[in-house]
This record gives sequence, C-alpha cells and structure tokens, in this order.
Amino acid sequence: MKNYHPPERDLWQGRSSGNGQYLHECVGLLELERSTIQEKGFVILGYACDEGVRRNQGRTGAIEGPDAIKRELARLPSPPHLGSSLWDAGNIGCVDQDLEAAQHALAEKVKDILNMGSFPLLLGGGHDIAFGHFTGLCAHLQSNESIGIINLDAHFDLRSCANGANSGTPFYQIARELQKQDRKFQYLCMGIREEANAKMLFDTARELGVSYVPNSDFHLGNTNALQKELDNFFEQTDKVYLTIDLDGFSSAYSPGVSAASPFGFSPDIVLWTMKQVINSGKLLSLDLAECNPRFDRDGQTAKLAAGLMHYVLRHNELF
Ligand SMILES: N=CN[C@@H](CCC(=O)O)C(=O)O
Ligand SMILES: [Mn+2]
Ligand SMILES: [Mn+2]
Repeated sequence: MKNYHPPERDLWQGRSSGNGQYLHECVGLLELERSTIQEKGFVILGYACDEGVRRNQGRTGAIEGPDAIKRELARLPSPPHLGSSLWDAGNIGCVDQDLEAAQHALAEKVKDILNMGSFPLLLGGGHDIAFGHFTGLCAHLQSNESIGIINLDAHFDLRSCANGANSGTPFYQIARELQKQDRKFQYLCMGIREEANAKMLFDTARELGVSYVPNSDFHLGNTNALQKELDNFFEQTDKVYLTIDLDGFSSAYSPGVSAASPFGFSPDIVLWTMKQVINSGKLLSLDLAECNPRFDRDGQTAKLAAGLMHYVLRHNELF
C-alpha cells in the first residue's frame, strides 16, 4: 500500500541496560503487511501527515511528529510487566496531498490492529488523524456497539467539510457519517477555549448535542464536577475513543504545535482524566495529535507526548 511506511529500527535508540529496562530494548518492529505479532499488546502507528493542517491554513510540520515522539519514547524506561507487548508498526503517510487516501489507509490499519486483539496507540500528525482513526474503530465494532469520543483539545474541530476535509473538520465528518448510519454521535470535548472557537463552532456543537468543558473549568480543582461529566458520558456508551490534541496544553508545556495555546490546560488534569477513562474499562483506542517538531523547544512537546504514552503503557489491562 503506497501510504504505508514500515517501522524503522533507527528511531529506537538510547542507553543500554542489556536486559530490556529501556523501551528501545523491548519494542518489536511490526510490518503490518508482512507479519503478525507473536504476542498481543500496544501497537504504535504514526500518522505522518500535515496536509490537513496545511488545508486549514495552519503551520505545517506535524508530518515529523510521530517520529519525534517515537525517538523520545525510545529513551524512556520500560514499565514493569510490559514485557514484549510493545510494537512499532511504522507510519501512514500522505501521498500527493491526498488526505482522504491517508485517512482511509489509517482506518484499515486501525481495524487490523484491533482485530489482532491489540491496543492502538496512534501518533499524529494533524487532528484529521481522528477521522481515519474513528473510521477504523467503527469498522472493527459490531453494529450494535456504541462508541463515544472524548477529545482533550482547545478546539471543537467541528468545522464544515463542505469545501473538503482538513484538521479542523474531523468531528463534523464523524457526526455526518454516524447520522447516515443512524447512529448516535457522542462527543465530549474538554479544554475548549472561548477565545479559540468562533460562534459558529459553538452553534454547531449545540446543534449536534456535543458536551464540552471550557478550559477555565478543566483543572484539578474541579474534579468533582469533571468526574460527574465523565461518569455520565461512560454510562451512555459501550466503548470510548480518547483523542488528545497537544495544542490544548498550555504552550508553556507544549510549544511544538500548529496553533499554540498560551492559556491552555496542564498535564496534571490530563493524567487525571486519562486515569478515569482507563478505569472506566471502556477505552478502545487512543491518539495524540498535532505534534509539530518544527516549532518545538528542546523537544518539550515530543517529550510530553512520550510521557503520556508511557502513562498508557503502564496499563496492560488495556488489551
Ligand atoms: N486542528 C486544529 N484546528 C483548529 C486550528 C485553529 C488555528 O489554526 O488557530 C481549528 O480549526 O479551529
Ligand atoms: Mn486543537
Ligand atoms: Mn484538534
């Protein structure tokens, strides 16, 4: 498949313990079109594509995001009990600015990973990763299983796709697809910045029945209310897809994105939310979007993303 790039060993380097104490020493390379895994586990797949960002008039560079995160992850210690349950399956790329083909290719691979009984960990790339990712999740699920989306983001990404898809349209596209299939659109956004979403986006959110938590309420001082919001969401859905847009973090933590958020959220509330989502027992898949190394400082954003990944890797119960 022309969009698929097999994994590269060169990305996985670091200190040597000699006995698998670092992630680069225990990751397996999984060429999705040639082999299957011997042991199910976490399967990392990059979405090396910033065509959606370009179309959305953003700053390109997220094409380099997945490899930058993998390089940082390689150097981190292996969580206890991970064993040989971590695989790098390479990247999906975009050819000739054909964003739709990249999303389609991503969906195919997500379905394959889930059908192997593994847990997909996807790395972007523009937030258009979400449309491909979600399409793959739906292809794996039974038609009677429901899936809800939790997006930690400064933005709704509910822009109209009347003039084509981009990094600001994925959840609107998902809503339309679900509508066609007569399925419910269950979408909770946490971290929405009032100053980063025009009125039309709040209007679309209301029309589509989207729940959201403004950024001013998304902090550790408000966990009682946030817990209620999450529990209510979990009650209404069989499975959860968690997507984390790195531009939702304050640019103090996450400068390497297209649309930086000086007033964004902090890592502690994201880890708290991830814990609740994992504890729900409903998490099916996760992605991190919008890592843009061209605007990063000291690899801070890629390191933040690798730290979030590491948090997930400590939860073997996910597969
Ligand atoms: N994926 C990002 N979407 C945002 C970008 C905002 C910006 O470029 O300032 C959006 O379209 O709203
Ligand atoms: Mn965003
Ligand atoms: Mn986004």
